[in-house]
Amino acid sequence: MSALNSIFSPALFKDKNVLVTGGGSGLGLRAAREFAALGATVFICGRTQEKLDRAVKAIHGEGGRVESVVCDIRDRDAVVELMQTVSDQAGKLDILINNAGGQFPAPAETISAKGWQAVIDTNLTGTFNVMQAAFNKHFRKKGGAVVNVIADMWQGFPMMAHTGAARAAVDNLTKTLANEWGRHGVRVNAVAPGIIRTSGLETYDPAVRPMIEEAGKQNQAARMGTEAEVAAALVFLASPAAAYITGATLRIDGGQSIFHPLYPPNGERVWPAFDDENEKP
Ligand SMILES: CCC/C=C/C(=O)SCCNC(=O)CCNC(=O)[C@H](O)C(C)(C)COP(=O)([O-])OP(=O)([O-])OC[C@H]1O[C@@H](n2cnc3c(N)ncnc32)[C@H](O)[C@@H]1OP(=O)([O-])[O-]
Ligand SMILES: NC(=O)C1=CN([C@@H]2O[C@H](COP(=O)(O)OP(=O)(O)OC[C@H]3O[C@@H](n4cnc5c(N)ncnc54)[C@H](OP(=O)(O)O)[C@@H]3O)[C@@H](O)[C@H]2O)C=CC1
Repeated sequence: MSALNSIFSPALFKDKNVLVTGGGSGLGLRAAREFAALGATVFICGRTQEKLDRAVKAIHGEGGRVESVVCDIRDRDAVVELMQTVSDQAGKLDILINNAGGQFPAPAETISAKGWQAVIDTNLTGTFNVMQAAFNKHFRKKGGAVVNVIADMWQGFPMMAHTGAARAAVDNLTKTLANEWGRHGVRVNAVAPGIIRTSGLETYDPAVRPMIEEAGKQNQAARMGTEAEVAAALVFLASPAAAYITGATLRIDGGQSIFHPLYPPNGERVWPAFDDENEKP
């Protein structure tokens, strides 16, 4: 199980059960592969059976243990059933990666009521549904770790008003539940990816993709992030190495969210020019 060249110990999640929502594709699939490679039994869920089937095949092909469950996280009853399935098949849940989500780019004034609701229901209510059901069924008695996947919305989220609002809400929810559930041994953290090259980006209208490609370079690394870079952060926050971290949101964005006009990401400083020799300490 070294196909992923992980820096983590190969048995890090031995005897642990992990649920990755939206684990059938993109970041979720990469995280599911990573946890499986590190010894966990992984459950993945999503709305599309075929996507899940392909993911299961891939993880089995790498020697991992994985089960899939079709579930729309917006459906509270289905989410409660999902937790029951995990209980029936594995007895307990140790780690929840709340990754399922998405949106469509649109100027705020054009977002329909249905479109707004769909994005809020998915990214805010759906994420809450899964956390609440996981806590009530599994984490309340034995503790656990939750990592929510949000987004870089620290400077607002132009063209994504719905998801920006929902993700900011989940950032806050992360802190609230870290407080409420800490005494039950539950840690709740989040990661905020910048622009990551995933299959999810390919679902966007081809007309907006060049803008996303360009925006993806506007950070100190001058490139989009990778699925592996986000998965590594998810693994870290879920692991005992992060035992003293809760209520935190880790930004994985090459510095995109700390943009400063004096040092723009393209390297052309507004600050009076110093040559590199003079800048050396
Ligand atoms: C910068 C990049 C950073 C982030 C990157 C990523 O996250 S990559 C990850 C990216 N991965 C993903 O985002 C994947 C997951 N995303 C999704 O599944 C959908 O975007 C969803 C979240 C809206 C869920 O929708 P659903 O299952 O309920 O499906 P539905 O199709 O029935 O839509 C409901 C309503 O929404 C509206 N509407 C929808 N599309 C558009 C549009 N293009 N235009 C305008 N409006 C749109 C419309 O009103 C529609 O109702 P209508 O008028 O048709 O009766
Ligand atoms: N790629 C990027 O640049 C960034 C991504 N993100 C977020 O990271 C997460 C993963 O995205 P990414 O891998 O890029 O894209 P994907 O579209 O590949 O992943 C989204 C996953 O969520 C599942 N999903 C969507 N809605 C639901 C639902 N209602 N119930 C259950 N599952 C659902 C999808 O499966 P199915 O359609 O079968 O249900 C899919 O597997 C998302 O929350 C995304 O918004 C955040 C910041 C940047």
